[in-house]
Amino acid sequence: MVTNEELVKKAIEARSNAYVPYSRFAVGAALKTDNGEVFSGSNIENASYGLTNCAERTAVFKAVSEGKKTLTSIAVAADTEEPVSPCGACRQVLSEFLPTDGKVILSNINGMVKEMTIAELLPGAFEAKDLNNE
Ligand SMILES: O=c1ccn([C@H]2C[C@H](O)[C@@H](CO)O2)c(=O)[nH]1
Ligand SMILES: [Zn+2]
Repeated sequence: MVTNEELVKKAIEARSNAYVPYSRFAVGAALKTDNGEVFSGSNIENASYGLTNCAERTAVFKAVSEGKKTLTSIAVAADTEEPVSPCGACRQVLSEFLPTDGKVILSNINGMVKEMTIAELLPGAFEAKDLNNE
């Protein structure tokens, strides 16, 4: 079983692979799937700034593209004074693959940790059931 502490450690480690020549702000993420596997990711920037992929979405897309569609928790880490908080785009993507009580562990490289659920981070998320073709 991977603990929250281990997930935070892996998120911090993942920062070393961040591609951040523009912001110099390295972010790492590490998630756990329902079968206990761990996937990590870092942010990947682009000269066309808006094409940047956040660390959280990198980790999610790695897991889902390997067939692991149900996630249980994700840790995110950066060099911030307070635990780093996922952007709105990542919250929506996380809500697709985490159950409503799925854990998001906000953290920083100094070891501060704040655990929240995805429902707390994104109340009223847009869902598949909101589509009128279901
Ligand atoms: O939770 C966050 C917040 C920001 N970023 C990235 C996007 C960009 O590369 C840099 C600055 O916004 O940090 C993430 O990866 N995750
Ligand atoms: Zn994001």
